Amino acid sequence: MASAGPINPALIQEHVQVRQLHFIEHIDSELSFRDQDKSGGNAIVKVREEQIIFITKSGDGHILVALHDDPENRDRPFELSGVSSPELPQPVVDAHLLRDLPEGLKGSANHRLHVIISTRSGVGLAQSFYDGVVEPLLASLGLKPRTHSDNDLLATSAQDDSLAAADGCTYNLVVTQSSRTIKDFARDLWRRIPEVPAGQRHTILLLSGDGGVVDLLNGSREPPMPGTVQHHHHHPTIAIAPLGTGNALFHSLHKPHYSSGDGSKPPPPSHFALALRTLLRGAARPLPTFKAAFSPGARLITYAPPGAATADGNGTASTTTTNGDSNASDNKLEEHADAVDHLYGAIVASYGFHAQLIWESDTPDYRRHGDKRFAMVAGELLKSSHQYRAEVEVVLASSSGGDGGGGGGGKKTAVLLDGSGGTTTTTASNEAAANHHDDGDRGDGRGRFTYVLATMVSNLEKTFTISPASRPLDGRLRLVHFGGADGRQTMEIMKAAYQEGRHVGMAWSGGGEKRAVGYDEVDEVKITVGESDARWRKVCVDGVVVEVPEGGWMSLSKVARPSYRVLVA
Ligand SMILES: Nc1ncnc2c1ncn2[C@@H]1O[C@H](COP(=O)(O)OP(=O)(O)OP(=O)(O)O)[C@@H](O)[C@H]1O
Repeated sequence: MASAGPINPALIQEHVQVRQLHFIEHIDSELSFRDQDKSGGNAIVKVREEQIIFITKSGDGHILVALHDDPENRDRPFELSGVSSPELPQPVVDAHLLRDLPEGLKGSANHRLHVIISTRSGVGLAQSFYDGVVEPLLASLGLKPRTHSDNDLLATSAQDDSLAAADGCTYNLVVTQSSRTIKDFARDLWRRIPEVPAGQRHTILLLSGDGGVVDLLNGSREPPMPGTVQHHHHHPTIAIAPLGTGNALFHSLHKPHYSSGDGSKPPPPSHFALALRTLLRGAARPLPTFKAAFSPGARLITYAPPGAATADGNGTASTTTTNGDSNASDNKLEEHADAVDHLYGAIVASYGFHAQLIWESDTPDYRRHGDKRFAMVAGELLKSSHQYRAEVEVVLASSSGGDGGGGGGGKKTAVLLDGSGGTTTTTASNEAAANHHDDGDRGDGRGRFTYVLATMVSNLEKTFTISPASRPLDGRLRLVHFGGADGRQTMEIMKAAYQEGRHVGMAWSGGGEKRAVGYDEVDEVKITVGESDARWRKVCVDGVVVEVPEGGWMSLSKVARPSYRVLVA
């Protein structure tokens, strides 16, 4: 396969609308240019620094490529444009100059790029983002799309290779056709990895929300043990373009770049611009991952048109169910329930209010409202303020003092939570909660919980900081938990989470008892559900909903060797 050279200004001119302008001034992060084409020279063009994706040398001057995004503008949500100028302020050039392409975008035989457009993510803007931004950007960097055949989602066949050689550098373009597409892609990828030449790398640019990442994780498998042949193969790298609703992983990974600090730095870029900057200049790091295991009888709940196959590789064939107070009747979608014994996640696993919100808001009618759907359903749920009957056992992180702090080693402590926000019974040491539970009947240990949520990230939405102590890629699992909160109190707690995570430690009195929002760093969690009504037996793993049987459980533990790496700024 031919290899792209350094960045070629002629290609940028060909694929991005580039205007020849003259730099005038740089004030408050705004660059002003004079449009030479206009007689009289009065036309002024402005580019804000936060819109800049990259700058490259062109002759004696530079070309600057910028992104204008306005997702509310349905006709033209994204636009890539360029400015060619003989002069640019040096600090701006220094901050954004791209001297060479990252390995993942060079299109070499040893490094394959896949671009996945998740057509149903968020409010459906992934295709527009590809058409208006990704396609011209990659073309301007010398990369052309090629589509795979139906039975070869990776486009790795010999025929594809010869086609690529004739055509120059290419990437594999995958457009989702169903909820299975990304999982199938991941499964093909992991199946192929032992066969491809050692050293071959894969980068996956994912135009989706968290669901696309979860699909990749669950079509993967844990990498083989050190010392085996496969160990020498590289872990695929995910680059995220946040086209979903919550985009928790993206926002958490990029949180340090959202603050412009004391005003001495330019305002932060939009998350779309940031995603492109990360694609061009980011570094690949292991993506911390957890495993959620479920008791026998657990079923993965999905909604699909009548007759659609939804069976997951883990499970049995789909069965339609009318169990529970479900939202299955919406828009002629049927609820499907596939047996599931485990899922991998990188973001969140929950039981109670959060899982309920995810499940009850995931209908086509609500999805249309983007992230407002959560507030709409929350209002209804808060009216009933159901308290979830469960036994929650955790193994505190060896370093944890109960505040999510870290550092140091030590003895593991297993504790039982009672819904007060504190930890109550010390049940074991140096022993996993998951194992400990099997020791006997602890039915009387059940508490009532409003909210039990374990997470590896700080934010579930850009401004919803559920775990303020979490730092990007710190690999720590933290648990937020409380019980006995009525609708008003739950609302207060959620509002405080939107204020940089001020909910942590909030205290109140409920039913004559002292209550607080508990926050602990944990190594393992086991939630045993004591509800009889199926409506209240939904757990959530990174947006995927699983119904556990009465008395069933979900247990969580960290994965020692994550399957994927992720690009971070
Ligand atoms: N054409 C399609 N038909 C059915 N399902 C699809 C299709 N395309 C994508 N999907 C699925 O839709 C889900 C979209 O989830 P995703 O997380 O990307 O968006 P979201 O739920 O809006 O955002 P977030 O999880 O960040 O809040 C993915 O699991 C994906 O597999």
